[in-house]
Amino acid sequence: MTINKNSAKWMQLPRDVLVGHGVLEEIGDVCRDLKLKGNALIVTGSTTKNIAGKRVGNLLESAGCCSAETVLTCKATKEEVEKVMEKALEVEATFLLGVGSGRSIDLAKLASTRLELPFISVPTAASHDGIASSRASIVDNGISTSAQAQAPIAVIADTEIISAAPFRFLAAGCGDIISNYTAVLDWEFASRLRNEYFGAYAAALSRMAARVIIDCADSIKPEHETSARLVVKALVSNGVAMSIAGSSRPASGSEHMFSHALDKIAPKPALHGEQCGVGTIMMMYLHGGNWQEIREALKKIGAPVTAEELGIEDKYIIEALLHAHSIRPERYTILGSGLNPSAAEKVARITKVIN
Ligand SMILES: NC(=O)C1=CN([C@@H]2O[C@H](COP(=O)(O)OP(=O)(O)OC[C@H]3O[C@@H](n4cnc5c(N)ncnc54)[C@H](OP(=O)(O)O)[C@@H]3O)[C@@H](O)[C@H]2O)C=CC1
Ligand SMILES: O=C(CO)COP(=O)(O)O
Ligand SMILES: [Zn+2]
Repeated sequence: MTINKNSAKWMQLPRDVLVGHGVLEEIGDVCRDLKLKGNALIVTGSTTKNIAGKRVGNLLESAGCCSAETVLTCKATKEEVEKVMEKALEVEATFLLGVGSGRSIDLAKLASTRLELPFISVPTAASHDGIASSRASIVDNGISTSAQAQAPIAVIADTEIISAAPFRFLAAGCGDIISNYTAVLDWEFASRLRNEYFGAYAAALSRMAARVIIDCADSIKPEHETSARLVVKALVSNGVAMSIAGSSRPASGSEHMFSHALDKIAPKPALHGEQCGVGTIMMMYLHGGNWQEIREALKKIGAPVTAEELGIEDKYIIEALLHAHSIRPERYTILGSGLNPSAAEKVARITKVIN
């Protein structure tokens, strides 16, 4: 019988979280600590395989795992989850690792949940807050879903690797964290208008992470390992907030729906966190809040604040604004039953996302 962990009563958190320079080398110790033995399946991408995937395999084999097999991912879809599950069964995996991007981590997370196997998260970039969360964002039949999953049993975030990644990724991670502000405003809104459960503690934790990133915007710089450490900790904290809430509500609202809509509509979407950052500017305007502060902070960090900087044509921004409310109809936000075309254009122009 499946255990229902999909509620605010059941908070699943990672057990071992390692953040720091060279912590990847400690992966064998983590496995010993967690009594993980047998065959590992490394879920990774074609780029991140060379950045960390192969090294993880070698380290696991020298630490005494029977074997470490690899499966390559290319899309965060239901079909890819099934592909990872098949591979895990074929190699008789006893635990899985997601090594790389948000996509690889989500696929390993959901496949391991369904197979009831432990899972370790090894991010190679601080670009998203799925690093430590108990959620997986998966496209199922063309629909973006936020699936309940297990939290990783361990997170190994090597800041030597993360700070060497293109700075764009770290800036995107900041966008994903700053978006907490509008996500929590939407959550409060849904609580008032729809009597939805609102978790004050998860909301406060989420706001705090966004505040820290905005306050430190001047000091978040490329190749500074201290910047990577700060952002990774905020991303882990966001995962904890989602686990405490029992949903992605503290970290995903109307700005995320705008980003998910862009993923569907734009011919070449930007990074998740970049799109969420731009979405936050516009949704903060709709909430009547200080959207200029959000814009300034993203600009200081070096994250995109316009359609042009996202590399997305204005018309797709408008289209995504018009469709965003229908992405998760069950998730009530400031978008309500949708913007009309003139309101969509107005919000994008006033906030300087398009000109
Ligand atoms: N579960 C959750 O709670 C959350 C999930 N998400 C999801 O995570 C995804 C976004 O993650 P994100 O990582 O931004 O984007 P992607 O998963 O789309 O990965 C973007 C690219 O980054 C590459 N990459 C990763 N690390 C490095 C590096 N060090 N150097 C060079 N390239 C690198 C990846 O390579 P490769 O091809 O090798 O993978 C990939 O091509 C979305 O699917 C989003 O929905 C986001 C937030 C929360
Ligand atoms: O991206 C997330 C939080 O940053 C959560 O994802 P969903 O929008 O899929 O719930
Ligand atoms: Zn996000």
